[in-house]
Amino acid sequence: MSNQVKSLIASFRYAARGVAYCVNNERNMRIHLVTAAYIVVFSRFYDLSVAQFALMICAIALVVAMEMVNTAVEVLVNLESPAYNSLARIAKDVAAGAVLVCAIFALVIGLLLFWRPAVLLKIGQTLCANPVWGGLFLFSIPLALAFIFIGPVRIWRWLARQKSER
Ligand SMILES: Nc1ncnc2c1ncn2[C@@H]1O[C@H](COP(=O)(O)OP(=O)(O)OP(=O)(O)O)[C@@H](O)[C@H]1O
Repeated sequence: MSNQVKSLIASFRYAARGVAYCVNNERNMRIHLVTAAYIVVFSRFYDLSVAQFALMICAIALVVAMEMVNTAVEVLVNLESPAYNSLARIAKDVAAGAVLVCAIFALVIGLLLFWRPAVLLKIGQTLCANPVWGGLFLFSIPLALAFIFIGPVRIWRWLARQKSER
């Protein structure tokens, strides 16, 4: 394999490591991912055009990517200025503000696309009438909460400990 290909593959690996770091260490990132997963699943109940679906995916990607930039700023600030510093505070506040701005715009896009009372009612009726869908939805809630508040690494370690104690 040529050095060019090796370095390309390595750059994807480093980027994937960055994504994994954020998922493992940033609760807000996990909130964005869980919200995005529910939105993508429930978007199937809507008759979205390709453009609307693309807009939804762009809004999700923007929030997730901005959360990652915010994490990078936080890590850099902690590295450079672990003690209190007013410039460090501004850098962190501005980076967090960028996430907030994206999240507010994503929420507006979500409301424009999905605020259809008739469809929301149909989703509720489907979940109540169909035991498989309803059961899956109810089952997903504690899983989603555990993913958000405990995190995949601690869940994985806990599972591994249970296995080794058996
Ligand atoms: N070194 C620092 N100097 C000055 N202010 C800081 C410093 N570190 C943090 N702050 C202030 O505390 C706030 C929270 O910082 P922190 O690093 O805990 O970010 P966070 O938003 O809580 O991170 P996370 O997204 O991981 O929960 C910052 O937005 C900033 O106002």
